[in-house]
Amino acid sequence: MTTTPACPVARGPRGLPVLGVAAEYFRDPAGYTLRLQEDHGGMVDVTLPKPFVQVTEPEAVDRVLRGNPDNCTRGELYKGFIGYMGRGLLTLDDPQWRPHRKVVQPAFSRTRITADAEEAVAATRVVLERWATRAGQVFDMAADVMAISTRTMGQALIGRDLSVPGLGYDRAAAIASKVMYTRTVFGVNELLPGFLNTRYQRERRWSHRVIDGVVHAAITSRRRSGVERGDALDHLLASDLDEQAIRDDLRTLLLAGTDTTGQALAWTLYELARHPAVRREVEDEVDRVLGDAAPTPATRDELVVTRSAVDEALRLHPPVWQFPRDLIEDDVLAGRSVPGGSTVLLSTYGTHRSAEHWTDPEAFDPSRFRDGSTRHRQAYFPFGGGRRMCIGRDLALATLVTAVAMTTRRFRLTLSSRPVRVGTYITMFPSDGIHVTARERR
Ligand code: HEM
Repeated sequence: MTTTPACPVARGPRGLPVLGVAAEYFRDPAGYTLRLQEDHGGMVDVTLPKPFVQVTEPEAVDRVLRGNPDNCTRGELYKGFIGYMGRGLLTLDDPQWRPHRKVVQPAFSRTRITADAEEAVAATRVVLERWATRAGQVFDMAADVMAISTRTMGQALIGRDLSVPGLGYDRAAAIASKVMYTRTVFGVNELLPGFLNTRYQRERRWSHRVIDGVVHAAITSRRRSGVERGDALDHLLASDLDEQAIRDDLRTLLLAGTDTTGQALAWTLYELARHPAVRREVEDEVDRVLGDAAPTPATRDELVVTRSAVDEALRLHPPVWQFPRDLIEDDVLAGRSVPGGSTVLLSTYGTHRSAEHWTDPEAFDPSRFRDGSTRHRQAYFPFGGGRRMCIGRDLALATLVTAVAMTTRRFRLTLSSRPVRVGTYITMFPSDGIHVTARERR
């Protein structure tokens, strides 16, 4: 048998000495990702000035996540997360990671998610009641729907409503995403002396205080009350993990779960507002399947059009738009040789918009998730893959389908003329919000 020898990764633009392509990249990271893919293909090296290999080739993604995960570590870039998330579920490597996953996994069982989705129903109702008082007004719906995620995840994970006014959790989580991203990819704010950088440092300290305060209060009051809810907090408190590890996992779960799900919800409603024909299909489905009732596990399963709209929004706007690994030994990914020690950045955003793997990739067309079309299994990976697959996937999807169905049943959103811009930190978010008017359907 003959094998084709592996060739090296395509060489991307070198940019300037020391800075590499940083100036161009940071003007529009998402756009730059697509341009690199278009010009150099699914595996290209980039100097930012940290060198990494941008991967948007499904075969290579598959090799990293499923084929040879033992050859990967979370790597250098994930170290930028440790300030907020500590050494927990997201940042640890195997074998230290495994016991953490085992401890919290039962908090994501189907039974638990059924109960947690009731929180999503309650959280969505609060937001919809607020919208009912805003007839004719333009408002930022992305900020509002973030509260649906925050409240649902807070209740699901630690039994607390984190959307309460005055707590500032959403803002603290958004700052955390910015700080982690800055540390991860560039580190420039960390290198500047504090006096040049006071606003950033002040925000960073404040957000740490809010998030640590939430976790500390949750642990203390649960221990004092002795009430068991079967949530992640209970499982962690009952485990052998030490106090620091418990806090790290709670901060990780909260930060990994709230922002991501809130952004996904905002992007789905945005796409439905832009595509009236799809929105009408979702309306017809929710009217038929739900009537006036709240979604249940059984009816959620029937909401296939709604679910496909969520899937398609996650394709076009994957909240975790890229994530890294470092290779330990040399490996061959999709026919390209990658030296040990390299950082690979798996780009969900680039892969999901690759013309090689998707027909009409820029179009919002949820039917592609229902028509049985085949594609490479890693052409779509908004929740990652392999053993490090997102632990909150089913909870996020139940929350999203619930909130999208309830919102679409009651309101038609019309986008205002304010442009929607894409911001990219750890998550991909509408940086100036999404301004709409909401009209009741009946
Ligand atoms: C739409 C919402 C979400 C998206 C798009 C998303 C995306 C992802 C992705 C891509 C990964 C893999 C990262 C990697 O392999 O390096 C991941 C991991 C993770 N996610 Fe999510 N996530 C979402 C919601 C949630 C929720 C609701 C929670 C918790 C309540 C959560 C908790 C985690 C944790 C703890 C990990 C690390 C798992 C491990 O390594 O064992 N995520 N997520």
